[in-house]
Amino acid sequence: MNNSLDSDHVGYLLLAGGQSRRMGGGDKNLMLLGGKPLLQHVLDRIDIGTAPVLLNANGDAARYASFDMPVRADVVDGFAGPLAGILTGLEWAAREYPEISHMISLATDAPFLPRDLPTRLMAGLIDAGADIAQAASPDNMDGNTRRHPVFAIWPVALAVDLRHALVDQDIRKIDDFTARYHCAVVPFEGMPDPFMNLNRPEDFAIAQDYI
Ligand SMILES: Nc1nc2c(ncn2[C@@H]2O[C@H](COP(=O)(O)OP(=O)(O)OP(=O)(O)O)[C@@H](O)[C@H]2O)c(=O)[nH]1
Repeated sequence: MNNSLDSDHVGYLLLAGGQSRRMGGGDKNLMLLGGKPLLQHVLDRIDIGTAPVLLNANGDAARYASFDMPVRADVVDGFAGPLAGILTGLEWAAREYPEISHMISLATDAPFLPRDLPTRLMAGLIDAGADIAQAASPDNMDGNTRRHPVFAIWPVALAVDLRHALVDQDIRKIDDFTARYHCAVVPFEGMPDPFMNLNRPEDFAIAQDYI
């Protein structure tokens, strides 16, 4: 539980470690939407400023050289899912930036992110006295709120528990891990859904209409 948090103690984790299977493989975050890589759309939406930032991606880091930021592959083998990326980011922050208490995770296939995502995640965390805060938005189909657990703020200190959950307990789903903690949900709205992520080639055509 936290009583205060300011942006000087927050870093960013860009999750690009997946296999993009529905896209047919490769790096979907380097695919162009409106002439710009998806990853750049995310960077243009979120004001990272001078905060520490890590790009979590597997394979040859050189393909991200033009983004000029540190790149780290998953610290556990076998494409264990987004939690492996989260662990990579938390352990990196603990080692490289001891002053950082929290990391904000962002998937890199969502080009319409709310610009106030970081400030509202921080506020949601503090207001609720929670361990973790996750973004949510209304489901297009039924209007119910849907959480987006890869867009979240995480305490760096959770790294120890997360490594245990991933390595010793075979936990793979984010929800199975976060259910153990007080997790606040921060609602966002927008058209298109600000968390619309591009998974299939046809999603690019849909997203094109909104840029
Ligand atoms: N580090 C890491 N990140 C992952 C892994 N699998 C998925 N992710 C990330 O988690 C977020 C959500 O991923 P998904 O949409 O489930 O997977 P994806 O690789 O993007 O796409 P699909 O393979 O088509 O499911 C994205 O930011 C992915 O990069 C993994 O094994 N390791």
